Amino acid sequence: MTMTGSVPEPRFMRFGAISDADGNLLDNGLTVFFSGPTSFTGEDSCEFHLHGGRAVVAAVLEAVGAVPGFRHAEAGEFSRRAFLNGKIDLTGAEALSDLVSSETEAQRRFALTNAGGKQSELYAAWRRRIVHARAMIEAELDFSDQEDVPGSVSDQVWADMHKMIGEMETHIASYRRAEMIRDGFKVVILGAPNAGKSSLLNSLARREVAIVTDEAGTTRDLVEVTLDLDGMKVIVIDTAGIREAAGKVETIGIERALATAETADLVLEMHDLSASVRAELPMRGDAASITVGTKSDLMGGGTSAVEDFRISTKTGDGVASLLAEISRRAKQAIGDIGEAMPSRIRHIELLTRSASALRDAVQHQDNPLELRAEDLRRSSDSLGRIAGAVDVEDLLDSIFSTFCVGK
Ligand SMILES: Nc1nc2c(ncn2[C@@H]2O[C@H](COP(=O)(O)OP(=O)(O)OP(=O)(O)O)[C@@H](O)[C@H]2O)c(=O)[nH]1
Ligand SMILES: [K+]
Ligand SMILES: [Mg+2]
Repeated sequence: MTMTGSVPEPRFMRFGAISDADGNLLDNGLTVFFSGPTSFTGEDSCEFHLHGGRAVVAAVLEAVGAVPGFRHAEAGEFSRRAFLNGKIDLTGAEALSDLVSSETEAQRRFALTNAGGKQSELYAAWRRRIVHARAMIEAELDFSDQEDVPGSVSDQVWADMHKMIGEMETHIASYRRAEMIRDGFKVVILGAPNAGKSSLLNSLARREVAIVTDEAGTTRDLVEVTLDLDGMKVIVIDTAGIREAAGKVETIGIERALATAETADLVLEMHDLSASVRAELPMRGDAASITVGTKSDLMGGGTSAVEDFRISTKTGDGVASLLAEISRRAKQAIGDIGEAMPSRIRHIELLTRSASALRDAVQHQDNPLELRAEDLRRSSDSLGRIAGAVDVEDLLDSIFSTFCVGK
């Protein structure tokens, strides 16, 4: 600590000169020292709080770089060390990475739920139940030559494992909701040419993202906008107007429109209220949809009870209530953010493997108990791998390399 004269008292910020090895003053700043094992990584660590100028940071980095053994941290190295030193488990590390990259309120809350240990607590509780079940089954094995083993004990064990499979399936299915929080609730605007689709997209985005003209067939490609709607990431996609007779490029656009609508969380079916006939749309798939009557300003006082919503992007009429409905639907689809949900494909793979081994154990009633106990062991091992409690050495590089440097 020649740079600051001496090592400051742990966990107390100290103001003072920060110099290079030759005693040249680099900056006046704050230094804080964390001694292991009560630091984030579990090791001794030190932070400099400097004036943010690039030259200041560069000079201090150069001075630190001259210290033997010093090197830059790799991506995710602090989290990796924290994991290896038993300070956090893998799901906790992943959640921290998510927290750092969170952009919406929902993403922040979801990351914080998992960082707080909800996910690993759930898996630990499941593992305890399986371990208990195995212990009971193995006890039965040990005493199987005796007469007085209560059969009802093993019945209870298998009933509980059966129940757990259901809990796991529900949890695995909640990954869809985690994806929605991370990647966004997908809303697709669909309708006949000139229905006013691009006008709505621009109105929601509050800027001219898509070209609007009175020419039918203006939009050909998918035009995507990301909104932060009440703290949720919502992706709105404008599409080519659906019609039969169309040119080569437009036909491809229409094909894309219908395909993306199939994967939508919500489809907005747009109908021009000023048109003489209501165009029917060839909807495929079973995505949830609501119908929106457009150009209500051209309708006079007349009412059309057919559509769920009526809007005018010209006067702004009805746009806020449509937005409120989208928000309501997104919120409903995402559900309770405070609930533990899997956040990675890695979790899904291991959970699926665990549930499948558990199913083997429960369903193969004719198998010898030894085999069924072995299935239980496989099941709890897969769960253990999620938190990193069971050998994961080969996984670490791929997990931590996706983290940012400095985390
Ligand atoms: N009066 C009025 N005109 C509108 C409204 N919304 C859109 N228009 C007009 O309707 C025409 C078509 O609007 P667009 O937003 O380009 O329609 P679109 O559905 O994207 O059309 P395509 O991309 O060709 O399929 C334009 O001339 C718009 O100015 C509205 O609320 N009121
Ligand atoms: K148009
Ligand atoms: Mg358009």
